[in-house]
Amino acid sequence: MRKGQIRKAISGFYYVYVDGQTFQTRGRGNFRVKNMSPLVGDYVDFESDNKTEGILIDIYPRKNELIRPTVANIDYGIIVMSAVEPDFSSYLVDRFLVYLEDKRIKPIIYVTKMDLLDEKTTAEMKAFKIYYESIGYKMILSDYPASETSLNTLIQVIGKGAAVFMGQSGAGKSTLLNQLMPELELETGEISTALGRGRHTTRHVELHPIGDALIADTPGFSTIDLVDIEEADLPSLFPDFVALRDECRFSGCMHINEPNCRIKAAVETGEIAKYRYDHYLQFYEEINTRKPMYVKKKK
Ligand SMILES: Nc1nc2c(ncn2[C@@H]2O[C@H](COP(=O)(O)OP(=O)(O)OP(=O)(O)O)[C@@H](O)[C@H]2O)c(=O)[nH]1
Ligand SMILES: [Zn+2]
Repeated sequence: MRKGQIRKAISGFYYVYVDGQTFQTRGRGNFRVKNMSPLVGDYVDFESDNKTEGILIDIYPRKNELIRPTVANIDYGIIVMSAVEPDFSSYLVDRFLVYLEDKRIKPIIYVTKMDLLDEKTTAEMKAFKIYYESIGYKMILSDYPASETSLNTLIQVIGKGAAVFMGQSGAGKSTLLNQLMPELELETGEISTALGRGRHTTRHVELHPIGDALIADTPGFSTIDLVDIEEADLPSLFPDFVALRDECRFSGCMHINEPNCRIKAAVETGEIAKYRYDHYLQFYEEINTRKPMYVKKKK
């Protein structure tokens, strides 16, 4: 028996990587019985009596699981956000951050289209970077086309982790992935318009090694749902709130109506960015009003 990682899945075959070798494997019948379906990213046990093929025996518990793209055990979520076209939105950034924090995926913010900014808007982006980095998030303001420096910084932050790119349509995800993996030839906005054909929508996700990092070649979610997030967990998904929450009068303070709330005081003084707090209130409202429509998940 050997242990490896599924890095690609195509029509019932799972390609398991171990020590520089890839085995084409199939699931055993008992997978269905046990209600397990293997995902790209899964660590698995498999049996093999040769150097190229094998049979999956078991799947190790997952750290996390994403739906779009369908992949497991992701360490980093690269939030690709354009500075303009579409305009930079701290609301969307915070939405992705909260979503990733809840899934225990470390976010990295990667800003594209900086080349289209003037001095004033460049300064605004730098202010966002200072704030986000002060609360522990790496934020890369990329040049265009992305230089070795920008790309290397990104790969270095990912380290030995596995990463998925995400962000709204037109943010530059495919452009960035193509720069990291030129062999991919993902269609970008420009090319698909020029050729007048539609986009690929049914790509198979694959984890590609780049340096020490593993990168999912299919970008994910242009929009995200916060529906899995428990209301009581929301304050813990804002690291800037977490840093000060012990100074709130009440433990378990939701930082909304409670008296002597350190977070509200910090928003007043500017210690916590007002937009972060406003987004917090919006997410809180959204989670609250949607909850009754869904059966609560047992964790
Ligand atoms: N000027 C400039 N243009 C960029 C930059 N990054 C991407 N673009 C352009 O922005 C457009 C959209 O980029 P894509 O890479 O297709 O964006 P995407 O996020 O993959 O978009 P979807 O496939 O719709 O999700 C393309 O025309 C790119 O050439 C950048 O940093 N600067
Ligand atoms: Zn509070």
